[in-house]
Amino acid sequence: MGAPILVDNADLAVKTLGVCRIDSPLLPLLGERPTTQHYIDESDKVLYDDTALMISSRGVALDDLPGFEPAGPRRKIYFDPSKTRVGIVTCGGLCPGLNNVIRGLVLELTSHYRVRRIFGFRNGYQGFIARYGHDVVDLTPESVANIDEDGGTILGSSRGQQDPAEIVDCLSRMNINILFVIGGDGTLRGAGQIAREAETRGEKIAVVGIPKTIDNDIPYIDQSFGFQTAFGKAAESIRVAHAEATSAPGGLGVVRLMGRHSGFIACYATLAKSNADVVLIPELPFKLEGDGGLLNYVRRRVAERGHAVVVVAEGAGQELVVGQPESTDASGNRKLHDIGPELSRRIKEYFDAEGIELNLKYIDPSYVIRSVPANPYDSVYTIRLAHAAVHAAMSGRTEMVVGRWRRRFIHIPIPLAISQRNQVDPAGDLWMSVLEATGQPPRFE
Ligand SMILES: Nc1ncnc2c1ncn2[C@@H]1O[C@H](COP(=O)(O)OP(=O)(O)OP(=O)(O)O)[C@@H](O)[C@H]1O
Ligand SMILES: O=P(O)(O)OC[C@H]1O[C@](O)(CO)[C@@H](O)[C@@H]1O
Repeated sequence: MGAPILVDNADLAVKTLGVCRIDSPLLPLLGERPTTQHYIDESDKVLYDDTALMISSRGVALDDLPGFEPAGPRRKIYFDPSKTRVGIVTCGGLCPGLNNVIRGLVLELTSHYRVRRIFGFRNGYQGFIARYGHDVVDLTPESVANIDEDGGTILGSSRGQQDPAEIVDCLSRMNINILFVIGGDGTLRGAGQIAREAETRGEKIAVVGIPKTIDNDIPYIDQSFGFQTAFGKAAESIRVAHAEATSAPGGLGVVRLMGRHSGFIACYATLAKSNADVVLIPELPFKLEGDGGLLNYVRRRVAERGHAVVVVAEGAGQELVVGQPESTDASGNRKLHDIGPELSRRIKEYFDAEGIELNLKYIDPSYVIRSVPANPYDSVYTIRLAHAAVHAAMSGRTEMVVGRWRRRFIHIPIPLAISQRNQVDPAGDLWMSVLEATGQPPRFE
């Protein structure tokens, strides 16, 4: 274990600094109230910042990151490590790398800062609410040593609203000083409420998020952790679909991939294994019928090449699925209609009506792409996010998440992280690459 690199006395820091909400000039532009406390002084600089050098040498101005401070260890910390009690929780759907983040947080807190008490709250925000009866688990370097080898989360997860006041009651009761929250946009909304509830009560609890989503839809983050692993796994389904399609007369593979509002997984998986003929994403409505419609295009493609592969993201073509009841999940997220089987049915009907032979194989890798262990890239990325999150929390920052944006690890205020959704830009270079790889027209209309 390396020696701690803290250079200032933590007790002194406790007296001079307050828990600091991360500020950004972008917040007022978004109509958010300006953040309040600015106790971080001149000496509060990152101890090292190698990425800054890297970016400079690539000619990108450092002040290209308006309002976001760089992540990293601070000269002064807010919490006294010997007395600090930390909580960790994972919420929402699974994502490759959740265990890596938990492990990274525990190892950094214990080996670098010498924090001794770390608690894992079980099954998402339910873990704070006594009536669910979930145990709180002690997390130690030993207990997390090899958890990165498995997918899922050793802490469990859940959906469904919980009362932030009850969560803060629990944190106070357990004298928790720092809460790390690993989850998607819903989780981060919850984390913001917890941070504000604590602040209202005058409790100095730092709430720091590590954004999680295989959909890659969190703004101000180049790429979310687990995304690369997930699309890599999804690409295997496209390869399988292609093998099936090329091995039968009139072969057609239809692959349905996750992606509620953003088609990044579908685009990247397609580019990783560029043998799909069509990609359909939530960002671009498409027409089935008519000369310019999808059905006619698929028919032509099968006629020309003898086979075709269609990749459809789960949020695409929702308007085409009729007759299924509207519903929401426990967290209030709208449950999507299942476009995959519906699209397959419509294609079959069309080929039947045209009297053309079709061998359609429908493949839905579903949870397979998000429950696998992180690949080496995501393993590196998650540990670096964990380091950044620990440094931020120990320095007293709250209501923020860590992320990597324009190749730098930065602090992002939660209101910004949930202010919008990253989506594929139909006029952008990613979609252009997809069009080049598939050869499909820009729109089916
Ligand atoms: N609008 C909200 N305000 C406060 N808390 C919320 C909100 N939405 C969700 N949460 C809390 O966050 C938890 C997870 O939310 P949700 O199920 O929406 O997953 P998520 O974090 O968005 O991840 P995923 O990307 O997998 O959907 C829920 O248990 C709920 O307590
Ligand atoms: O079945 P669950 O657990 O509700 O999660 C499904 C959703 O989770 C995600 O994987 C991540 O948000 C979505 O793409 C998908 O719609």
